[in-house]
Amino acid sequence: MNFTTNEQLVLASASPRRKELLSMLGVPFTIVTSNVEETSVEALTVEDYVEGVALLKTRDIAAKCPDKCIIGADTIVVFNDQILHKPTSHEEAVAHLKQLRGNRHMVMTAVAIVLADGTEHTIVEKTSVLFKEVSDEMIEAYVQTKDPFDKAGGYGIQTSGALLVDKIEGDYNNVVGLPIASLVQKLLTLQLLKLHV
Ligand SMILES: Cc1cn([C@H]2C[C@H](O)[C@@H](COP(=O)(O)OP(=O)(O)OP(=O)(O)O)O2)c(=O)[nH]c1=O
Repeated sequence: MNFTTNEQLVLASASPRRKELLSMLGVPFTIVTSNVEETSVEALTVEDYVEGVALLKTRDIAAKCPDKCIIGADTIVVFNDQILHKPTSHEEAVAHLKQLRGNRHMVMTAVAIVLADGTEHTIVEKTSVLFKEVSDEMIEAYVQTKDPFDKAGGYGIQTSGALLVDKIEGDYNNVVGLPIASLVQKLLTLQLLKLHV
């Protein structure tokens, strides 16, 4: 598919997965990364939290890049109303994965778009993921690969973390970090993107 844009698009993300997914559109964009403190966001619901973090990252870059259209995102894993953040130790990664095994959890990605005129738009997309009843040994072996440490919930569905997953309901790319299909719909609606046929 062939898209064009008149905007100067900026992806406010250090995630190589988000870069790859946005590249699918074939329109030019630059990357400027934010170092905001994600834990500073206070919210009553997990949806408000993830949206708040995505807005925080995106506003941070919007303040540094005037006259551009900034896109930022945040992904969280939610199990039993608790957010399982990126694990900071081997033990925490194992504990996350033991909680998730045999159970269903929700992956939520919020995308924030801040336009050159300061207008803000957000999307919150949810994908339900069911984990297999995997063994302690399998969890241990997976954590030893170090793959969990830069990922919400401590696994990557796009890497060998896929071996822990039974099935999903919803957008796969949302789990990887960017619900590209919903983002395209939003950008088309906002006329920030044009489809050429
Ligand atoms: C559940 C899951 C998460 N993830 C990733 C997506 C996100 O990159 C990451 C969650 O952390 P985020 O804070 O959303 O993103 P990030 O720190 O990687 O990048 P930035 O803030 O600069 O945009 O977890 C996967 O890659 N695969 C998965 O299966």
